[in-house]
Parts: sequence; C-alpha cells; structure tokens
Amino acid sequence: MNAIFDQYRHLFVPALASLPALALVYAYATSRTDTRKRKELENFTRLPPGPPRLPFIGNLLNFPQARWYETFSSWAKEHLGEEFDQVDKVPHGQRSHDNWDLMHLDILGSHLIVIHSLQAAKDLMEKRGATYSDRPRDMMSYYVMGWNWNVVVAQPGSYHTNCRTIYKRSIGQTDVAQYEAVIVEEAQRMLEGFRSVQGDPWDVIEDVVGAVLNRVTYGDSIYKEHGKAMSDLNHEMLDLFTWASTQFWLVNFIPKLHSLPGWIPLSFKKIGKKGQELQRKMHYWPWQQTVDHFKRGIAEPSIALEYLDKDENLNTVRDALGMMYSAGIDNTASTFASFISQMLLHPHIQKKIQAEIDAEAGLGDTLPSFEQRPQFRYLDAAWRESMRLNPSAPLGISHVCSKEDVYEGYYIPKYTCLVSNIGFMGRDPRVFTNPDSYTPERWLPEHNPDASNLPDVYEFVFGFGRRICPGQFLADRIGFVFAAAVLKMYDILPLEGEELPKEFLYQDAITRRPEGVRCRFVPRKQD
Ligand code: HEM
Repeated sequence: MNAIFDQYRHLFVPALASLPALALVYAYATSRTDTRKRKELENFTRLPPGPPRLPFIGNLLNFPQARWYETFSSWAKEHLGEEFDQVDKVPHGQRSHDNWDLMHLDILGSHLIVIHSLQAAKDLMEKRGATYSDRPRDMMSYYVMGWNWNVVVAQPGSYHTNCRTIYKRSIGQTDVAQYEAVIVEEAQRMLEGFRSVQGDPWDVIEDVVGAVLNRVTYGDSIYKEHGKAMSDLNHEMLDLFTWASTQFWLVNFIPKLHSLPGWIPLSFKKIGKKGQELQRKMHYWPWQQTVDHFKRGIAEPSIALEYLDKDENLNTVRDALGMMYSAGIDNTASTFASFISQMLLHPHIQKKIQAEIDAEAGLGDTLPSFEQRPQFRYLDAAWRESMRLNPSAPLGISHVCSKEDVYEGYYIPKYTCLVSNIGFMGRDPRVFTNPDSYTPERWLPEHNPDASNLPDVYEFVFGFGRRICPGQFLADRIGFVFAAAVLKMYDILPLEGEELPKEFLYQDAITRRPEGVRCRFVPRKQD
C-alpha cells in the first residue's frame, strides 16, 4: 500500500517554496475573472472533508493501522448524518456537502481521496476517465522488484491499451463462452475434491480456479506438465509482492537510492533482487514452455496458441497473459468462497436455489451450463447478493488523477490517489435497505418493487472506467457455473456437532475471503 505514499511526496517541499509565487498568480488570475468564475476559484481551494489533520504530517497519526476498509466505511457512515437510512430519499445531486462521500486524507503532503459514493466514482473514473486512470507509481515494486511489465500497475498509454485489447479479444463478454467446457470439467473436479473436505474448502477452490485460468491461457498440455509449479511460483511471487507493498521503503520517497550499487547491503536491494528473480520467471517461463510446445506441434488450444499462430504482437501478448493467473486467481476464488460461506450460513436460501435448479435443469448428473443462467433467477440473485455484500476487493485498486480538477465544488489536486470504497458502495444505506443482510430477494421485482432501481453489482464490484477489470466475464462465468454445480450435487452443511457463527470474519487483505469456514459437502438425495 505504498500507493498512498506515492512518489509525489517529494513535490511537497518545492510546492511549499513556490507558495508565494502561486499566491501572486492566483491573485492575478482572480482579478481578471467574472463573478461566476471567481466563485468557482474560491471553491477551488476547498478540499473534500475528512478526519482532522496536523500541519506537515497530515493524517499520519490517525490513519488506520489495519482494516482500512472497515475503518473508512465506519467513518463514512458516521458522517452520513440525516441521510443515514434514507433509502432513495436523497438523490445524489441533493446530498449534503458535509457527508464524506469524498473523504480526503493527507499523508505527509500526499493527497488521498476515498470515494464512498457510486455516482461520484462513475462521474470521476468513467466520465472523466482521461484524468482519473493513472496508477500510483510505486518505486519499490515497479522498478526495484521489476514489475514494470505488469498491466495492473502500468500507466495509461499504448502498452496498457494493447494489453487490454488482448484481454478484450480473448476474455471479452462474448469470447468467454468458448471456455465453457474447461470450466465445466473443472467444476466436476471441484465436486470430486469437495467429497473429502471436512473444514475449509479453500484449497480445492483455489486449485480448480487456477486450473481454469492456466488451461485457458496456456492450454492443457502446459497445465498438465507445469500447472503445479506455476501455481507454486505464483504463490511465492504474490506473497512477496503483497508483503512488500505493505512495508515502508525509503526508496519510494528517495527514488535516487535505486541507483546505489548492488553490493551496498541495503534490505530493499536484497528484497528487490528476490522479487526480480521471481517476476522474471513468471514473466518468461510459462510463455517459453508454450512456445516450445508450439514449435514441437504439441501445443493445445489456448489464448497463447491463437496469438502464436497469428505471430502478432507477441511480446505484449506474453506480458498480458503472464498476468492472467496472478490478477485473477485470488479475486475469483475468494468471490466463490464467499458464496459458499453464505450458503452455509443460510440453509433456507440453499434449499430455494436447489429447488430452482431441480425444476429448471432436471435431475441427474449433468451439470448446468452458464447459458441456463436466465432460468436460474434465484441463483442469479443469490450470486449478485453475495458479491454486493462481500466484494473480494472492497477497496479496488487505486487510481491517480493526472491533473488537478474540481468536482462538486471540491478541489482534487494533481496526483491525488483515489481509492474506491467498493465495499461501502454495496452497503450504502441510502441505496440498499437493510444493507448488511444477505437477502437475494432484493434483486427480484416480484419481491422488491424497487429492484430495477438498484445499481447492478457489476457497476462497482469490478472497478471503473478505463481500468475496469478485464477478467470480469471470465470470473463471473467460472463463479456462476461452479455455484450451480455445487448446489445441484451437494448440501453444504456445518461439520457434525459444530455450531455456525452468525457471520464469518474476513481477512484483512487487499483481496479478501472469509476466514474460519468449516463445512462438509453431502451428496444430495434426488428422488
Ligand atoms: C470475481 C473476480 C474478480 C474481481 C472481483 C476483480 C476485481 C477487480 C478490480 C476491482 C480491479 C480494479 C479496477 C480498477 O482499477 O478500477 C481489477 C483489475 C484487474 N483485473 Fe480483476 N477481478 C476479478 C477477476 C479477474 C480475472 C479472472 C482476471 C484475469 C483473467 C482479472 C484481471 C484483472 C486485471 C488485468 C486488472 C487490471 C486492469 C487495468 O489496470 O487496466 N481479474 N479487478
């Protein structure tokens, strides 16, 4: 999360030094503008509200030490004031300016804005996408550890656009249908794995989601030969990079330290070297294996093979595909693990979904397909509701604004880091009645006349604008097919003699899943 301490902090001192000059320019500018313009400029200086800050260090002392999502959300809730619980009564344009829909924090001169309102997130990141699509530049992971080929952190430009075009062509909304057979095969394997689970089903879930991603990306033969090694490598790499992104690194504040010679014993250099080794392997190794299979004529259908056949833009293809597993595995597996935990906590909902599947898909061992989704309306509602309540990335991935801006009278300085509180958006009490309860019925017009007025979960769970998750259609398909499969074949029950908690606590991580889930999968009796 060095994102927050991004490198623009070094601009603080020069900015301070140039304040008198800026004041002169400001005075000159205002003297020449009409009253309307002057009013706008007066507003220009007003940053969004936020917790009290101290001179120079800003919010360094009251910035949450842990559980950022929960803390930011509770601050936002406290400041809803009279709007709290007024579902649909306070349209976006009429909301109070005292609420913390945009919450400003200042860390040692770096600006951070947490966005709590879905409308504001769309207005900024979608309507003004040209300004709000940069990523924070994290010196440590980007340069020292060498992750500058990673599309997730790439700055907007031709490289980022080319990577996204590759995703759009291979895992876009209509393209993902071609992976149905792989997904259903892995769903079968998941059901076999679940048979012996007596506790947390995470390992089985992670294994089968990873298998889909690897098979789709590089093909079956690569997966068979190297699947296990690739997933181990990914674990090691993600663990190191995730850990490093939560540490304080001086090099993020003094980038010149990066040019010091390697023999000087500095811990950031040592970690950087390890990171380089891992990411380099991740970057080149699976691709080289695929090229090798291609040359030997034994490569099986995959996204990689399609591009190798076309011999087109191969370095960018290699880079984009190299991130598919890392970017997709945790979010997709965690989203499905959350769904399983909701089924465990709500047996009556499980039963309703099973009745729907039996009625629409019939009995027997054939697993339902994604194309049957329109018939599974209650399952669809339960799946959406699970994502609304517990999105796997509740704080999304930070965007940075590339130039100063004004939004609803608030000034947003250049290089502000913007965090979308996706988790809060799904539980905003002005939008959702009983926002903390798991109620699939809220999405169904026959139960909730206002269902059609609710924002769809797909409007926020996968992020926004030019950085919206390119894997959303694949992830959604995997999750939905797995959900239908498991409920068709099993009852998800607590372990014998064990009581269920009222709800599960979630990990304190960028991508989160429920902790301490303990269940068993009992084959259903279909009479
Ligand atoms: C349920 C599963 C998933 C969820 C909830 C999810 C969520 C997200 C979110 C919130 C973002 C940040 C968007 C933003 O910056 O506004 C993101 C970005 C991204 N996701 Fe996903 N994701 C999921 C699955 C996947 C899968 C399966 C893949 C790949 C196959 C993937 C690849 C990516 C990539 C490459 C980015 C970076 C896009 C960019 O910076 O342009 N994700 N995802």
